[in-house]
Amino acid sequence: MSADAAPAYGVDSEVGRLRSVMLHRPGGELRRLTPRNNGALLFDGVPWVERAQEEHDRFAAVLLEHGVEVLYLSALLRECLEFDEAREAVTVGVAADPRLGQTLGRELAAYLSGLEPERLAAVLIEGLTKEEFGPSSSLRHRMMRATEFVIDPLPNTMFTRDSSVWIGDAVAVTSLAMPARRRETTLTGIVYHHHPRFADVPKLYDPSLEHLEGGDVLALAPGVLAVGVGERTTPAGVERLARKVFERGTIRTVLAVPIAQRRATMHLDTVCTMVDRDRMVIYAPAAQRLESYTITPDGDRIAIEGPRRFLDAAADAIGVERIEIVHTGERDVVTAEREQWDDGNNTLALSPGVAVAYERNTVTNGRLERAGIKVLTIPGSELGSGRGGPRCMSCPTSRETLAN
Ligand SMILES: NC(=[NH2+])NCCC[C@H](N)C(=O)O
Repeated sequence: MSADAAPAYGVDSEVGRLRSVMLHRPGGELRRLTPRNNGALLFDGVPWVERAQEEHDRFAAVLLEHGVEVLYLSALLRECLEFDEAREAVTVGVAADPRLGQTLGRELAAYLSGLEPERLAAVLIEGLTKEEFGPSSSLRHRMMRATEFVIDPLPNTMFTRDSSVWIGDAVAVTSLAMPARRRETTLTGIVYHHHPRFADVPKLYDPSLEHLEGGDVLALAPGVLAVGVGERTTPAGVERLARKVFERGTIRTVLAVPIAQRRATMHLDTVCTMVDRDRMVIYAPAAQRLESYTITPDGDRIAIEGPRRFLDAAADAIGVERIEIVHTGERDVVTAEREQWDDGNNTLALSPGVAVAYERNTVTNGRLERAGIKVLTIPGSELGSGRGGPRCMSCPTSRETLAN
């Protein structure tokens, strides 16, 4: 397919020229973080919200300066909430939370149906406390503290990478593993199912299926996916996804890559990302250690080979002699570990050889530059406390195809 004939939406690589991306500018949901709840809400600190927003605006500005269309999840959501069907779906979904009980659930549904789309979208992301909600005749409400949440906030919404992922011409609304994030897919689900912009896009997956998060899914090359298996994506999730993409015919090889079930390596994209057609930035110890299983279609079944060294299996699947790697310091293990933690490997490519990275990871960025990669740096001192970099904070909806 030539670049001109490429579909308006769709993603067949990590590096084809980025045309359109979905972001979420962090807002009031970050103001809900306190030293008591930040751990459960998957933040390593309590970010300064205004500064986080400035950093995020800088990220968006770099994308816009490079001709990328920036879509905001909250704006798309608000547009969907103009439609009764979408409003009904979110209201019923939120109010059905068994922790609320019948009475509060019913009252909450009535409260939400009275909100304007803009306020409703905000409440769905920022959450709602007992005192914001107002009076209720339920026991549940009576026994809550004033600052307790009737609707939990979703501070990880800014990591749009995880709650949906485009594979070829289709989009997968994923199945998030951590309780603090699960409701995010009701928002991306609404957007992809109700927004006129995405009406004709085939849907690949849904949140009721086995756990699978977008941060684990790397489009190594047209036809080839690598999927991390660890804290967030299960072997069953990879298997389900593999069958679906084989059925659609967009993917011929899926590499399942076990990663340590640790916070530092929660997704495959915290360990490695593509910065060029056959070049990857990778945490040095992982380059040695990572292995993968190669999954290919076999009639209506799947064939599984391996495990073998991930980088070798990836080169074979892509059809190159080897994958060039830029790593985060081979000898300086302390710096490597620090920069991996600060998302030095979590870059977002805008085109082959051009990538957005956090400025703080000076050693890794220097290595990338020496390797000829153009590094566009953004600040991330506050954003980083959520443990996610430029790749985590973006969901490409359209890239120029590399398949020609
Ligand atoms: N694709 C990624 N690496 N996303 C990072 C998500 C970070 C988020 N705080 C979480 O723990 O889920």
